[in-house]
Amino acid sequence: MTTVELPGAAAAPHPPDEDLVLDVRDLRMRYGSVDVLHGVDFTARRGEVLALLGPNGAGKTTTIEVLEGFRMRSAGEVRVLGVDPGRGDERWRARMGVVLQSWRDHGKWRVREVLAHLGAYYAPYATERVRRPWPVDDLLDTVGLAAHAGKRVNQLSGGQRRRLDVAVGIVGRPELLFLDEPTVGFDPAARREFHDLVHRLADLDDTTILLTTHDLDEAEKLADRILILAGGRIIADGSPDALARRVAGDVEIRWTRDGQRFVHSTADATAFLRDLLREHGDGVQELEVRRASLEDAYMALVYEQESGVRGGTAARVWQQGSQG
Ligand SMILES: Nc1ncnc2c1ncn2[C@@H]1O[C@H](COP(=O)(O)OP(=O)(O)OP(=O)(O)O)[C@@H](O)[C@H]1O
Repeated sequence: MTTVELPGAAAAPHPPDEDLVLDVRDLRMRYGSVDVLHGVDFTARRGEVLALLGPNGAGKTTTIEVLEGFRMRSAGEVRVLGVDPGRGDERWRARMGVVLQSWRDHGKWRVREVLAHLGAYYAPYATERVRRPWPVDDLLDTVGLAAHAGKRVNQLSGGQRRRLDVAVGIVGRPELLFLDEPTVGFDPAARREFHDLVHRLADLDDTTILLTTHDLDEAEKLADRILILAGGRIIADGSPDALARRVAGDVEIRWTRDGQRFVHSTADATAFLRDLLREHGDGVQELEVRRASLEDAYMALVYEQESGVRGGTAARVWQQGSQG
C-alpha cells in the first residue's frame, strides 16, 4: 500500500519526545546591565550524564538555577521534563533532585529523620514506573551512611555531610538530578563510591544527570557528554574523547625495542599498534599511548574562546602543554 498525502491535510502533531529530558535553546540571562548567558543551547536525553564545565563566573550555577526553576531567565526557550521551569508545579518538581553546593538546615536533626521526613514529601508522587520515596535503609546503605544513621547532622564530618546532601537529592528517586560540585570534600574512596552511584543511577534507573565540577578527571570518568560554558555560550559539546580529538587528532605512541626508544604520531593508533605488535611481538616494551586529555582540550578551548584567537590555536596550546 502506498501512502498518499492529501493536499491541505494538516500534519499530525509530533508526540512529545519522552526521552528528551532537557531542551535548552538560546537561553539568555542578564543581571542588571550585565549579560551572563548570551544564548546557551543544549539537550539531554534520558539516562545521559552531562558535565557542565567552565571557568569561575561563566554562568554554570545560573544555568542550573534556571533549569531548576529557582531563577527566571531573561530570554530563550527551556523545557525540563517537557515543562517550562518558570511554570513547573509540585508534581514536576517531585520528578527532579537537586544537590546544591551547600545547605545548612536540619543541624539538630538525625540523619535517618531528615531522610524519612523529606522522603515523605515524595510519596504522593509515586507512579507505577517510579516508586517514591527511596526506602530510608536502602538509601543509607547506598550512600554509605548506614553507620551514621542515628547521628545529628551537625556531628557529621564534611564528607559524611556531603553524602547526606546526595541522599537528600535522590530520596525522591528523581528522573533528573542536578549535582552542583558534588564531591567537594570527599576522600578518594568516597569519591569512587560516589562515581559508582552516579553510574548506577544513570544505567539502572535511567536517571538523567547534569553535574558541574572543576575536577576534569571526575568529569571524564562520569560524563557521557561534556559541555563547556565560556563567554556566555556552550563552546564545546561532545564526549571527552571527541573533545580531546578536536584539539589534537593524532595520538602519540612510545615504546622501546632492544633498548632503543621510539616515538610515533598517528591518527589511527589501533591499526598502527596491530602492525607494530604483529611485526615485533614480545620485542615491544614499555608501550605508552597518549592522546590529548580532557584537561588539555578544556584548557585549549577556553584559551581560544577567551583570547578570541581561532583556527588551530587550541591544537598548538595542547602541543606546547604536552611537551612538558
Ligand atoms: N544574583 C546575582 N546578581 C548579579 N550577578 C550575579 C548573580 N548571581 C551570579 N551573578 C554573576 O553572574 C556570573 C555567573 O555566576 P555563576 O555563579 O552562575 O557562575 P559559575 O559558572 O557557577 O561560577 P563558579 O565556577 O565560580 O561557581 C558571575 O559574574 C556572577 O558574579
